[in-house]
Amino acid sequence: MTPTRTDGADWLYVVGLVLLLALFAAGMALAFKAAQPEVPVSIQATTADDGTPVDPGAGSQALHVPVHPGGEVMATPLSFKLPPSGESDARWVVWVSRGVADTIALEGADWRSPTRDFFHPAPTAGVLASGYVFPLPGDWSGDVQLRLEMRGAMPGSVRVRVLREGAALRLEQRGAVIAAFIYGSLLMLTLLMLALYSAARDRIFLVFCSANVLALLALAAINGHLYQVPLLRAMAWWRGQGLWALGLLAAGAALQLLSRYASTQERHPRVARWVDGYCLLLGLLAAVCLLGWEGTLQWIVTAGPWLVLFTLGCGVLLAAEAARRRVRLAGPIAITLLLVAVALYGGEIGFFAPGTDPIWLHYGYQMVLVVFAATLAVGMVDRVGVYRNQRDEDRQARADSEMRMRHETARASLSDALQSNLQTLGPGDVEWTALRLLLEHLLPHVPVEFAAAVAHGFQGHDICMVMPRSAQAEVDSLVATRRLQLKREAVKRLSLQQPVTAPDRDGIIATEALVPLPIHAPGWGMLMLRRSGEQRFLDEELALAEEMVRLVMVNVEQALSAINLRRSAELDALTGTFNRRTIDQWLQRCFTDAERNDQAVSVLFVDLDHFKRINDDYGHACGDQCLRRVAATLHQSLSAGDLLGRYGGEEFIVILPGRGGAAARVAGERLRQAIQDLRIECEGRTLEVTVSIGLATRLGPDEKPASTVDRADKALYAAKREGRNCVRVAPAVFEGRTGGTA
Ligand SMILES: Nc1nc2c(ncn2[C@@H]2O[C@H](COP(=O)(O)OP(=O)(O)OP(=O)(O)O)[C@@H](O)[C@H]2O)c(=O)[nH]1
Repeated sequence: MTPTRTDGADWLYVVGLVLLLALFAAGMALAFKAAQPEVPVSIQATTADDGTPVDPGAGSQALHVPVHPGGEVMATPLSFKLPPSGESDARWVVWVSRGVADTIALEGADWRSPTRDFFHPAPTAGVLASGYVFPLPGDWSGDVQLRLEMRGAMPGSVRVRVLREGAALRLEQRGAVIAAFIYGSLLMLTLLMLALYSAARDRIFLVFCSANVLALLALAAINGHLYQVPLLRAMAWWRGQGLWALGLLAAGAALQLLSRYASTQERHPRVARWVDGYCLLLGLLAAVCLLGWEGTLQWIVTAGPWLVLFTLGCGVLLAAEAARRRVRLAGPIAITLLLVAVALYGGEIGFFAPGTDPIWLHYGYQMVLVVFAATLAVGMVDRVGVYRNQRDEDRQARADSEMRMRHETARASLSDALQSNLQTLGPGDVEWTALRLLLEHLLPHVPVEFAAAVAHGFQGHDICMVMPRSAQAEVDSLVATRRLQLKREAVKRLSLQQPVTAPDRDGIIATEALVPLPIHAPGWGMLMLRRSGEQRFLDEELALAEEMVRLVMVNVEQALSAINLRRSAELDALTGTFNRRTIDQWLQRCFTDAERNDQAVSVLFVDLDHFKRINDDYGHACGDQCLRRVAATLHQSLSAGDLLGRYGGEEFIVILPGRGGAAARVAGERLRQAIQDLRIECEGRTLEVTVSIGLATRLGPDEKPASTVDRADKALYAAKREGRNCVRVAPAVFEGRTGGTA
């Protein structure tokens, strides 16, 4: 994962880092100020026994004694002058900085100090000691000649001071404070990284932990403190090689960490592979050191410093490259790493003044290393912000996709509901049902206080559908007062949402969304959604509402055109009554129902009298007009549930379900009378027409519709024959076409 800059919090990190550094600087200043050693006695450097020139170094206050590995004891003469006794009661001590030596001791003419071993510190060495303290006999004064005998484990240098016992103690205390600060800081950072790992599960935090632990062990070993810790003191077995092994492992882990921090894998895969290989090499070298072979030490003490320097250089380059890409805090990390190198090797190349405090020289680079680790840790903490952002984005994306899925399901379910419900409905019911389904399917996904689908002239209907029903009165008054505004918005065909205020209350009381219903002008319609408070409708919610509205409109159109199609197939084009095919179907259905319910059913044949004459006298257009008006009049004269169809030409058929006998005859008479009363205006003239009606009632379960129709037809024939403009009822059995009538 590539850490990216999170805007807006830069200053926070800078302030945090400055505070950290200020705290660090203040602590150091206090530590150094509190323990200014007393003015030490001058040391006259002489030449070492093996002829190696001794660095007079410390300007007569400290002595730089090189330590060479090789197994032989190296003796360095020291001479200094103690003031006459009595000036102070405190004893004089020789303080030698804690260089890595197998043995170290002081020897005078008739005096020898106890021998100290770096890897096996004496119980009296003190906690977190930073030097070997050799108390001198109390009665010594004047010129003192001593030999510092050391058997080196590693190359390097020790610094020698002669000072009062109290001053040496303070020097030790200061060293202990600084060492505790270094170990404490590294430990704390390790715990912090463990916590971050358990929170973010990014392995980079584990790498930081390992690098920190290895650095902690390596520094504790370099300072000699590791060999005071139970169990860990077993490391003394490896002596100098163990120390190098820890150092190389820590350097490798730190480089690996920097490589990951700088996202080298993503940016420069080849460099990342090279770093991995180099870190592996450092690990192998560490393993070789731990094998404890003779000669390894000689090799590693020569190559080791260069390897560490090279590793530091690589780290600086990686951090600098990351800084170029503006990875957070990569710049300060590169600088602190550079400072580590300067502090580590500065003493060797004479970078620091000879009189520099030995404690600072010893612990300086370690403190800078802690600052480096802390800076890196702050940079790492920033990664948590990146994770959080990413997690939030993931969560948001998941929520969005879940919402999209829910909306898609709602849309599909509305589509299914519309398709299955609207198909069976007649005109009038379609629009109403569609709007009800719209609200029922929308509201579970768009929480509102109330919703209203207001439609005017929607396929000829005015509808105001409100959910919940309890809000009907409120919506009615709202629509009444805002009719014009709603209509204006509906015409724009654009959804909008707006805050709702009330004259008697402060602030916004609700939020209202208006989604126009695309109804053909002059009709208009609006879906009105209102939720209390200031919570706005989400774009997704409005999109769902728009999509559902569109779906409803499309389905209503389809349902209505399907109805029209169905009707045109069912109805007679001229009169709008059922055509013959449909009326035959109805006839069959009515007979089945009559059979099931044991009810009567009657069939009436209605035929216009002398219609040919109308055609001939007034023309076919008037004839058609007559047929239309007669059909309409018959329709009006029928009761609910009665069926009217055009059987052909000027002949209509009427089915009266549930009626027979006298009731049917009355109905037939009513029809006849209605037509007789009818006046038809056609081309400025008024026409009068009459009809003859033949009536037959189903005789029983055995009679088929065709038989009843046949009997009705014969009854009609009888009516015609008997003078027209009358109703004739068919008897049970006709004797031919000229059979009797009732
Ligand atoms: N204008 C018009 N005339 C039609 C239509 N269908 C049939 N007709 C006419 O209706 C007339 C039926 O004539 P007829 O069968 O002789 O019956 P009628 O003249 O009504 O005499 P009666 O039934 O015996 O009283 C014919 O002239 C047809 O052309 C139609 O759809 N429109």
